[in-house]
Formats: sequence, structure tokens, C-alpha cells
Amino acid sequence: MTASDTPASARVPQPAPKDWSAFQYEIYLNGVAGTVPRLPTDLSRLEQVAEQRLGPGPVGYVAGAAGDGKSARANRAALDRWRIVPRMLRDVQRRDLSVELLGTRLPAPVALAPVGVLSIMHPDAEPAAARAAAAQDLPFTLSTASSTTLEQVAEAMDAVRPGSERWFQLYWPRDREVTISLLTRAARAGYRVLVVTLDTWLLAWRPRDLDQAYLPFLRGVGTANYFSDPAFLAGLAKPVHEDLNAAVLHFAQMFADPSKTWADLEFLREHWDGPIVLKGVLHPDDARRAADAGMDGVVVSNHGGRQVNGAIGAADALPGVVRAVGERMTVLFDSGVRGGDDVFKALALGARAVLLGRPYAYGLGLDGQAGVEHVLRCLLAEFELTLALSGYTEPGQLTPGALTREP
Ligand SMILES: Cc1cc2nc3c(=O)[nH]c(=O)nc-3n(C[C@H](O)[C@H](O)[C@H](O)COP(=O)(O)O)c2cc1C
Ligand SMILES: O=C(O)C(=O)c1ccccc1
Repeated sequence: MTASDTPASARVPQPAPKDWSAFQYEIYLNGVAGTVPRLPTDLSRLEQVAEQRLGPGPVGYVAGAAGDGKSARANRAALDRWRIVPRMLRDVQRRDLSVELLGTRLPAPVALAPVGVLSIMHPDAEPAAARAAAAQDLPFTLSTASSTTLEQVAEAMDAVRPGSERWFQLYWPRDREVTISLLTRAARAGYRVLVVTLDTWLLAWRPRDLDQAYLPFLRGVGTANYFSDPAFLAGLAKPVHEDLNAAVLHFAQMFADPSKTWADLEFLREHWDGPIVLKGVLHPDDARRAADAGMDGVVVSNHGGRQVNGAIGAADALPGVVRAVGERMTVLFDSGVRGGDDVFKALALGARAVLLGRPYAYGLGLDGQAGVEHVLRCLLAEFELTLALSGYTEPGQLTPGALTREP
């Protein structure tokens, strides 16, 4: 079939692909004018810079992990064991990083992961991170445990780009009415995808926080969605401002429900019309159960090594999950992504997109919205250059054949 045979309906005009790699020359040209980037362009260095400039409680919370950090290290090791095998002479002049994901087109296969309590990093908190995502036309995932209400975050995003792509992460409350209320509010505020986190019904043993006795939400941080929720407030004996301790305790009890099982997913399907993605899946059988339950996707993730110490590195779990459900569901990936090469590897192993976690939280802490935009633009410029230099022009061309595993 030639172009002229294509039915008109199939020729929907696509926006011109975004040139993410142009950020590289923008940086060099700024150098000619006398300025260098305010933050490192090697995103793996952000943690160290954050350690120097931000308070030990907040940085410890973000950088911290479960136990002695074995799973956090396993995430890096699992990605590092794969090596890219570049191919030559394949005409990589025209490149397009855009992908079709969960029913919409994104300019690149990256979204911001849900990260709670962002006001510990920067007073502009979630709205700043969400504006950064909207400015780059990438999805922002708002945590249930955000320091700003979901309505305020939606408003901040729409001010940058009306109809911007936003996802809502659910820490599934004990109470049905509270759950329904949060879902109804999120849908009304234009969150399109529901991301349900399955790996954090309890907070893990996190020595870095324990040693400092630092837990943000016991100080009332990350409660904005609950403290603005009529169904939650109805269960309090006194208004929040009259008894903050009681409100925080009620929040802590409501927040997560370890008794949930696969049978409960039907309830979410009934109360959410858009795509539902289960976050924290590591076993192929759990991925199959998610597909059988009518879910639209999974995020292969070990929560950045913050939950089960000793858990499998997320990238080691990815191939098995892709084999099990890659044809039936959208497989996303997070845990350990620090550079464009990691995005490349995750996609080659079968993920359709990756979620970025800690690096953007550091970017926010160090430079607010601009810091998050810096992080996103570095990641995607590096990904585009890695893709092209390896002989590919589109994410969809990547297969495990682009990689080899270290012996
Ligand atoms: C400070 C912090 C807070 C987080 N809060 C949430 C959250 O509220 N909901 C959630 O599903 N995941 C949360 N996560 C996990 C991230 O969504 C993501 O899975 C993780 O950061 C990936 O690991 P990486 O940042 O090392 O790449 C949080 C992670 C961090 C570092
Ligand atoms: O710290 C986390 O990893 C997390 O998911 C969380 C849980 C509760 C409140 C804020 C963040």
C-alpha cells in the first residue's frame, strides 16, 4: 500500500517529534554565553549534591531504603549487568521518541513516578514537579500521600498545559467510602490513569529514618488529600485543627490495609473508568493475575528498594513479567533508573515506558520546578543520543537483541 492508498482516517496528523537531544547544544551554547548548568547532568550525582545542600532528615528519607540497602543496590546491579551492543551505519538521522501508552500518545516513554511528601524537599512541592512534567508534556503521577491536594496539582498542571496528562497513585484506604471519594475527586480533576500501589501496605524497616526518628507523615506531611476529603473528615471526632494528633493517627490507620486480596480489585474496576495499573509487581504469576483481573498494566518495581530488603532487582524481574503478560498488558518499569542508558535497557527488556523516582525528587529539592525540568531533559537527551548512537531511531525498535548480559 502506498501513501495515497491510505484512508484519510488513518492519516491523522501527528505532531512533529520533539528533539530531546537539542538540550545538549543548548547547554553548550549557554556555556559560550558564560553559564553552566546549575545541577549535574549526570543524574546519578544528584544524590551526593542533595546530601551536601539539603537537610539530613529529608535527604535521608528520599535516599533511604529498606534494611541495609541490598534491594536498592540490586536495582543498580541488575541494570548494570546488561550492556548495550551498538549497531553501525543504519541512518539514525531522523528520530522519534514518542510512544502510544495506555490510550494516549506521549512525546517520550517517561513519566514521573509517584513520590509522596514532596514538601520535605521544596516548599513548591508537588505542584512544581507537576508543572515541570506538564511543561515537557510528560505524565505526572500524583501520590495519595501528597503535601498538596489533588485538585491544586491538577490546576497547576492545566495552567501550564490544559488537559495535561496526569495519573493518580492510590494507597488504597481501608474504608470504602473514603476510597470512592478519593477516586471520584481524582476522576473529576482529570486524572486519567489509576496507579494502585501493592507493595506498601506497611512501611518497611528503614534504618536511616529510624535512626533519625524521622517519618514525615507523623508530622502531618502528606495528608493533604485526606485532610481535604469529606468522607475522611466525617470519621473524625474533632476538626483537624482542634486535634491534629488524632487526625494524623486516624490517617495512619486509614492509609493502608494489609488485608486486601486479589478479589478486592473488582471494587476498583467498578469505581474507576479509565486505565488501571498495578504498581509493585515482580512475579510473573502476579502479573498474570493482574491481567486476569482486567487490569490494563503493571509497573515492575520494588519501590526503589524501600520495601522488601533482599528483594529481586526490578530489572531482573522485568523479562519474566514481559514474557508472562507483555502481549496482554502494558508493562512499565521503575527502580534504579538514573540515566538514558537505563531507559534504553528497560525498553529493550520489554517495558513500554519507565517511571522516574528519586532523581526528580533531588532535582526538585535543589532547584524547584526548574530542577525537575533539568532532570527530565537530561534523561531524555541522553536516552535519544544513546538510542541513535546504538543504531535505533524509535523506542519500538528496541528488543533484548540490543543487549548482552555480563557473564
Ligand atoms: C521519597 C519517596 C517517596 C515515595 N512515595 C511513593 C508513593 O507515595 N507512592 C508510591 O507508589 N511510590 C512511592 N515511592 C516509590 C516510587 O514511586 C518509585 O517506585 C521508586 O522511587 C523507584 O526507585 P528509584 O527512585 O530508585 O528509581 C516513593 C519513593 C521515594 C524515594
Ligand atoms: O516512602 C515511601 O516509599 C512511600 O511510598 C510513602 C509512604 C507513605 C507516605 C509517603 C511516602
